[in-house]
Amino acid sequence: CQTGEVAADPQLYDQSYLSPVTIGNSELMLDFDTGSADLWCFSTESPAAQSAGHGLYNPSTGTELDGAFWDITYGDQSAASGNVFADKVVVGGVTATKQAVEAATSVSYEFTEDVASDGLLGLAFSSINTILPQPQTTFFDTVRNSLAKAVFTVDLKKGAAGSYTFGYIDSSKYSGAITYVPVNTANGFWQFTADGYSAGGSDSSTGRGGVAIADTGTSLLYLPASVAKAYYSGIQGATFDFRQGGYTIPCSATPPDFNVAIGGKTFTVPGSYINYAPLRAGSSTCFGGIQADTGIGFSIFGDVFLKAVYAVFDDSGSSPRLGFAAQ
Ligand SMILES: O[C@H]1CN[C@@H](c2nc(-c3ccc(C(F)(F)F)cc3)no2)C1
Repeated sequence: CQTGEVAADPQLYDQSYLSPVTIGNSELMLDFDTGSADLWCFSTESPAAQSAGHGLYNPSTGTELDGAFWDITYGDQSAASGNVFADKVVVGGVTATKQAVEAATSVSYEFTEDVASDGLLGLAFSSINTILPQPQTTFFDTVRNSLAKAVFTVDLKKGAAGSYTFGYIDSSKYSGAITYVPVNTANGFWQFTADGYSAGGSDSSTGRGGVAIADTGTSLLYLPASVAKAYYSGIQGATFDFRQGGYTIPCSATPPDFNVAIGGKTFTVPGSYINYAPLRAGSSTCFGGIQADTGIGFSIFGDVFLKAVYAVFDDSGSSPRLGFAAQ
């Protein structure tokens, strides 16, 4: 029965979190993403112009999956593609002996420029794995039956190292009870329903809840436009800046705390988490950590929310469920 823990290291402004993963005989830093289901990495097959500065997977230790290829596009339209090898993957001591490792033969410039990241480790449901002609399992699905308990947990923090655990829940990492809600896997995401939102101490709701996904690979918290609008209406100097593509606030602002009701419990995102980052170094205007989910089709509970809670991704029962507890 395997269990393991690995650090989640924050990048600048907590834009993403990277964790060490051993693939074959390379240790790479991967972005764990509960919103996608491909484990891919820069490789010795990637063009040098695209992979400069990145750790590389050398497929010589693996066995090529003949005729298999992959091609993925993320929410921000960044993309990567390549071929596939079965190889040993170890995360925090948890070992998958024949994990589908997707070696990149092409990546978009956003990945090339993100030099700290050597690729992604998808933790959504394997139904949305992009490998053709035959989709393969995520790392979690590959090791699931060998884990002490078929769960992984997410403990991200603001500006500090957090952790992912596989196979167990660490009661020292949260306070109070864990509130569980059912997950709808139809779209391949850890999708749940939020009950409602409110700002500050007020119980005046900023709006009914709705369908949402828990997504460690998204930096911010994307909510119904009416909720985002109501939230920022309470901040002096807040504005929707079309050029920046979202709400901005003065970096000197102290935004109100933001409350989310899930499963009948209220979870609070400290207002400081919503003063996300200067538009560019030295700017006195900051980008808001809450943005409108217009056009996405559901809300996205990204890192701005997840770093305020302890989250349990539980596939140990008859149907998957998500658990949340205060950190
Ligand atoms: O697709 C959805 C699934 N989860 C979200 C996600 N987005 C990325 C991503 C990571 C790194 C980059 C880049 F380095 F800047 F290129 C871009 C996007 N990873 O997960 C959105």
